[in-house]
Amino acid sequence: MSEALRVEGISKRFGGVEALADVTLRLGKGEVLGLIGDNGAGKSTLIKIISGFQRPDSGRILIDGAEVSPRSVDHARSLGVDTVYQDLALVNELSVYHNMFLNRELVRWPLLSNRAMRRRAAEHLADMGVRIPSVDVEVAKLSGGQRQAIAVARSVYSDARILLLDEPLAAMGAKEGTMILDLVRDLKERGEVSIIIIAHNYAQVLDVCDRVNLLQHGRISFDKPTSETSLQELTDLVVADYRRSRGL
Ligand SMILES: Nc1ncnc2c1ncn2[C@@H]1O[C@H](COP(=O)(O)OP(=O)(O)OP(=O)(O)O)[C@@H](O)[C@H]1O
Repeated sequence: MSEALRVEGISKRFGGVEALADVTLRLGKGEVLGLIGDNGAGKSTLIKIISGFQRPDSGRILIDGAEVSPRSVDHARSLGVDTVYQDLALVNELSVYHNMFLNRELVRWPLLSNRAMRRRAAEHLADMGVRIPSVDVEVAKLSGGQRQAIAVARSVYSDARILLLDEPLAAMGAKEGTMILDLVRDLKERGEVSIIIIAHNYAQVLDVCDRVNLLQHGRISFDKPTSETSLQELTDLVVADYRRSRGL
């Protein structure tokens, strides 16, 4: 499988804390990669570096085989990398369709009227199977799962080729979580986007991801196709590490 993204030998320190130590990770085209690990393992730091929010101390990032140095979130976005964080960066007081174009309309759609934005937003959400009452509704009135789905849909709409989802399923009910997982499955089937998902629910990771990487203390310690591992193996690895690091 050709590579959409490769990070090579990425290291990052925060004072005395070694958040990432020589991390190498690859993401195939159209692949969904689950990134798991204990609290503080370095998952968010890695995502922030790929998304241009933080700079690594050393290492390289390659997109489609070409080296890039994301300087900012906007720069990373222009390289086709978009990130959906837990806090989503949606504006609750605005309608769904306004949010769909937020921070993006000036770049891609300089001449779109409100009516055209509404229509395109509605078409795109329907096309992606995102079910909401109407694109005119304020985002504040939607459920957490619906908001998450809109944030993902917005990223895909903005031409993202690499999508980074930082704990998209955290604090979500079963129904809402299913909606996001369905959306990811749908994207996978289309094969247009490559996705990294940070998740704490290993059953969901095994369900939706092609491959899983485990980050432990700033290092990738495990990399397997999900078809070759199991809930038991992943749980055992994390529990063993927890015990080791606490001298149990
Ligand atoms: N801006 C920062 N300043 C100082 N230390 C930081 C900063 N960001 C992260 N760290 C530290 O780097 C390490 C990795 O943090 P990171 O947030 O990447 O972990 P994580 O795996 O995402 O954890 P969680 O699952 O709890 O979100 C932690 O020890 C954290 O305290």
